[in-house]
Amino acid sequence: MTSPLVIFDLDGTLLDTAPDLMASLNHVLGLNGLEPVTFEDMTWLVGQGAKAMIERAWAHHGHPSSPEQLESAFDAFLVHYSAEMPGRSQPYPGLIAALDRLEAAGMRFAVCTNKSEGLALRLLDSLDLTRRFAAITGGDTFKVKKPHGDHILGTIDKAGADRTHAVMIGDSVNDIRAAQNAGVPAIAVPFGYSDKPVTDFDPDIVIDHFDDLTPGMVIDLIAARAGRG
Ligand SMILES: O=C(O)COP(=O)(O)O
Ligand SMILES: [Mg+2]
Repeated sequence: MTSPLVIFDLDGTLLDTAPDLMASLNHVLGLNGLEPVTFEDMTWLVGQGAKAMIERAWAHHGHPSSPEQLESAFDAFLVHYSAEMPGRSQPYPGLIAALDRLEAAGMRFAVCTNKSEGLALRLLDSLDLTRRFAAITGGDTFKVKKPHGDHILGTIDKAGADRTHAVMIGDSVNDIRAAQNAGVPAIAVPFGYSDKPVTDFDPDIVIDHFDDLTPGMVIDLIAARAGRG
């Protein structure tokens, strides 16, 4: 049997990274004399990578940044964020046990994040998690990123997996839309960073905790999709 590939989003799905992202973002905003953002703001600031996050935070304060300002803020962000890694970022409860459970059932894993590939690798390395994934792709790995379906399809190809034997797990509209665009079943988690309830995005299933992620669920989602196709 083809081994299923379970693809995870990173920020807000695998790892609770918002406190560290927020600390580095607020550091950069402070350097530029701007007010800090709140934790609630992170639900709509995170999703399209660090540069977009900085740009959105700036616009939120009514000071649209020039390209030069944005570049230097991005550089300062990268220095601060990388220096602190892994900081307080930790896997969500039950994640490691879920990986062990699915792996024992012959499943493999990948990461598909809009974070830059370099930052994603460094963060996963710092938590000794890189070795668990057959492929790790970021917002700058391909010409397109989530919600484009090709980000997911490219990740599946890079992992050497089968496009009809994959599922995507994510916390935001980008993840669910990317899965739908790629024709891959979507599992949503409500504990990440979304300013709308994940059920609004019409995922195939919602899991409240990684304890609920079972080999049977993955197999059933893949089988149901094949039946429909
Ligand atoms: O860092 C971001 O803005 C988004 O990252 P994610 O795709 O892993 O949620
Ligand atoms: Mg996310």
